[in-house]
Amino acid sequence: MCRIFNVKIPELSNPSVCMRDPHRVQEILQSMVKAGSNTVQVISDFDMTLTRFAYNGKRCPTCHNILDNSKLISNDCKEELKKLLNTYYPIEIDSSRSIEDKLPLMVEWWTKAHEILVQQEIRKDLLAIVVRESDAMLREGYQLLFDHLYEHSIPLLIFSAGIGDILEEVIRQAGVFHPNVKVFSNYMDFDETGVLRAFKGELIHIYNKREGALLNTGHFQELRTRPNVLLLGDSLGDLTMIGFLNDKVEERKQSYLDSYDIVLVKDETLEVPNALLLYLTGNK
Ligand SMILES: Nc1ccn([C@@H]2O[C@H](COP(=O)(O)O)[C@@H](O)[C@H]2O)c(=O)n1
Repeated sequence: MCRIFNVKIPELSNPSVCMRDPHRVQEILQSMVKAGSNTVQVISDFDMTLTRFAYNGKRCPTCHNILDNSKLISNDCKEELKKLLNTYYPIEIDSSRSIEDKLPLMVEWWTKAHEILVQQEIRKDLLAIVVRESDAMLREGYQLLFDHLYEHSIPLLIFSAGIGDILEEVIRQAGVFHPNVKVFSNYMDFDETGVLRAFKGELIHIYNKREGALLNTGHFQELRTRPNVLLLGDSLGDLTMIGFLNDKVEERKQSYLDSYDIVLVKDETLEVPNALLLYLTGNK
């Protein structure tokens, strides 16, 4: 095993850590340290990456699920949303189907779900309450991740195919929505009385985050001086640095190893990303 892992970042020897090419990971990390933490930015997915996949054997909710399961949704619509989840989530995580095959089905899922949510005339002022009453949980170690990035002026870009208004509320209630955090996601469009009427802009689903990034080129100009990206994701649409492999582990492990530099299998914590961050900022 590479020296850097044993001595500087012992967390990389955790049983949850899998790497196709540890030497390459070592080289990347060393070159990032050499370039300095002022060249680094973190880009992360949200649901099941910054939030937990499960707690005490029970699945934790995504941004969509927080709303789907809330008192803001009628029982009939809850049933419909559940049927959609049971139909499309198995497709999302099916490693035997190609991205090209899955993409139109994912668009169909998001579109149908958003149509149902809009029918519910959800009130903006109730979002904070449903987030507070939900089982949403950020991964263990989130405080260190968010605070350390803020203290070192490292930008954190969250790219999420979830719902931006809910996502922001989760991190606001956790006390970590610092000014260095920027969110790209699906945002709700409320009318002047604060009732949901539509979703704003282009739909963001799990396979078009790259296009979302390109649409925000203005913001990305600022980040051109930070070419070293620590990227955290949980799907093959979130490529390519550290991937959390949460579900259908054995079936999907090889494709994750082929695509991500580091794969964390059934690891509900941010221990490894935090260890890398401390190493990159010279705190280790
Ligand atoms: N109606 C829906 C649509 C999607 N999801 C899940 O949300 C996740 C997307 O959010 P990221 O922050 O991971 O980009 C995705 O993995 C879907 O499983 C949902 O729960 N309901």
